[in-house]
Amino acid sequence: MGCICATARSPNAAVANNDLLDSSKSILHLIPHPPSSSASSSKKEGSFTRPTPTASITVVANGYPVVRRPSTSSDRNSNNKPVVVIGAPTKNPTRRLTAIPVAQPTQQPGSLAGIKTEPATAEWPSWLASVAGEAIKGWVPRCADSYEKLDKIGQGTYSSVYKARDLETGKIVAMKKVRFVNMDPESVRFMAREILILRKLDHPNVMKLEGLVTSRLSGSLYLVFEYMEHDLAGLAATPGIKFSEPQIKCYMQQLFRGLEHCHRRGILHRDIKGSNLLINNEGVLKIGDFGLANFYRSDRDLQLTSRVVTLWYRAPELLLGATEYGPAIDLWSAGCILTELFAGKPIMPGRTEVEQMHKIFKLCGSPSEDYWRRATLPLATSFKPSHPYKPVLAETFSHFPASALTLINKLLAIEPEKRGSAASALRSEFFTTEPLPANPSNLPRYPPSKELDAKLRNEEARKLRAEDNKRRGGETVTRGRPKDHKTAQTPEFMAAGQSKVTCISHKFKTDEEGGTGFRIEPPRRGIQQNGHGHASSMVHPSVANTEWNRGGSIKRQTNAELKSRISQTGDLSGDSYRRGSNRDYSTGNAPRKNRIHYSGPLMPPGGNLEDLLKEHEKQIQQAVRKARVEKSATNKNQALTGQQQQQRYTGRNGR
Ligand SMILES: Nc1ncnc2c1ncn2[C@@H]1O[C@H](COP(=O)(O)OP(=O)(O)OP(=O)(O)O)[C@@H](O)[C@H]1O
Repeated sequence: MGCICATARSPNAAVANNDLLDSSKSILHLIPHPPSSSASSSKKEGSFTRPTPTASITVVANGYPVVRRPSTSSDRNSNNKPVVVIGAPTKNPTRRLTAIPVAQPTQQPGSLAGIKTEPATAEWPSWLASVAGEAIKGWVPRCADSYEKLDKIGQGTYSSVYKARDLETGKIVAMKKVRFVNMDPESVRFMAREILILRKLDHPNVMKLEGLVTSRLSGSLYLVFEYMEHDLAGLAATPGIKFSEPQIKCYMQQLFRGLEHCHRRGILHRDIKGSNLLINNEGVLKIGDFGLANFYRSDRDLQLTSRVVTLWYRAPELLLGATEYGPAIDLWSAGCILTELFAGKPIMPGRTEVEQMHKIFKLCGSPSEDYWRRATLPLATSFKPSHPYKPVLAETFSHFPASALTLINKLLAIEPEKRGSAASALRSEFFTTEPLPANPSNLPRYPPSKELDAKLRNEEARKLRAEDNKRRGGETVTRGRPKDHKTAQTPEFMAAGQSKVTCISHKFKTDEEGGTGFRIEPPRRGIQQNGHGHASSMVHPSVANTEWNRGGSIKRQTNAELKSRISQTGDLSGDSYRRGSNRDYSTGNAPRKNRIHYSGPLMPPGGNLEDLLKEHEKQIQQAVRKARVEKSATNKNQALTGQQQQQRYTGRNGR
């Protein structure tokens, strides 16, 4: 955290009391000086006397002198230890002493909460200012405050999210930590886009960026948001929580209001899904995670990447390779969520892009002949089924309220121009007929529930099941979904539930590698195996195996795909892949060769969807068999004693 809390332990040392500080990487010097002093009046660098309650402290961290407000008795962390805050230098003497929250958005660049500030870039670390100047313009980093990290509440592909307390105000916030490896400019640029977009948005149903904190020491950037107790995926996956119709309407209304605002401001979210819809204890829903969002212009041909949106929520035109698209892609995702909220589980949990496309056609019908004729989408010919599919949404969800079904039919229109807009969705009968949407403040209160909680819960259950199986000498493959999930008995759901497939990843050979098709690699050790066959090295070990949470792992693969593709193909003109460098930001590790996998496009030249699906299923089965063989070989290997292993690897045992 740019504001790093350090506890003064001895006269000459400051030791981190907060694990946001990587104390091993920096030498900190604390310089006491009287409250009225300027930096020049401080004592010799390196000498430190425990501050008196009225002394202010200058901290020099890696050469940056940092001043904070006078120390008071409140400068104590939860262990009642005195807290010293380290951050970037400030030029405004007033701020030095008062620790005004400095990363608030300003009405005009250069002004801050009514106080004129100097141009901000000088306050930012150069790695950020040089690449993300536009994104941080008019802001200064929050550096004279401190935050006490309380809990980890979210784990994304590129970030960890923490619940923290602002020690200045006592306010609880969420801090999204993004770590840049070697300050890689490409990844900083992607983060800058997220910040720029967040700053353009201002709506009660869109997460507001409250501040930025940089860490010169660890190279991390923290995005500070209002703390939200729940996300929709976490709530929906909590056993015993069942949403009422007015509650679903209430959430959906807020989602469309937020989307309408984004689209009106020319921003596509491109990753609408349950875990990105945050809900607070007052029942307010806010759209979060703009990491994949981008600007669009309806009046201009802008080439965007089609490889966005978590697979289960990805619109058909994206699967067909569209590079010119608009708000309709977010409406599709919203349609998936609306249906999911009524059905009690995701409606199209595809394992690969091909399978996703097939699920869409089977449920929503395939496009009309006219659409195929007009379509100039790159994969249109490959994906065109040999016979048309009729939509079966009405039959499948016949038990849904009629007004919900009408809206679902519109949002899940296979042809994007038929989906309407967020504004038209808000005008639909769904929101105007009884029962009316609930008032957010009247919604039930729940204990905090996040996607991460659900993941951990499910991981625990999976471990128990695995142990149980082991005791009984059975296999450890995760299968099916928890029995307590209510399910709509569609063929899709049945098929998904029966899936025995473990972790499969498809590595599409690049042209450089001389491949045109795809091969399937067996699961690697340490990679989460879920019942839906997607996995990647980016998957956090706690990825869940419920239907509700599997989308997360798919997203992780999606992001890995993006990273992989940018390193192979470069960007599409004008568009950017998310934090597109080939690095593992979640761990901070440099990439391992062949670690990143992505699916699709999986169509062999001239293939047709049905043949491809058969072939696809065959290959998945083969991969599962191969994985099992490899796993049992690995297990045997692990059973070897150290000496046997030594012999084996040095070849002295003659094998
Ligand atoms: N303001 C917030 N308040 C509380 N929790 C939050 C907040 N923002 C994010 N989270 C939690 O952290 C999780 C991950 O956040 P976010 O989606 O922004 O990160 P990410 O790295 O983009 O994740 P992903 O790779 O899944 O897209 C969310 O699903 C949510 O549970």
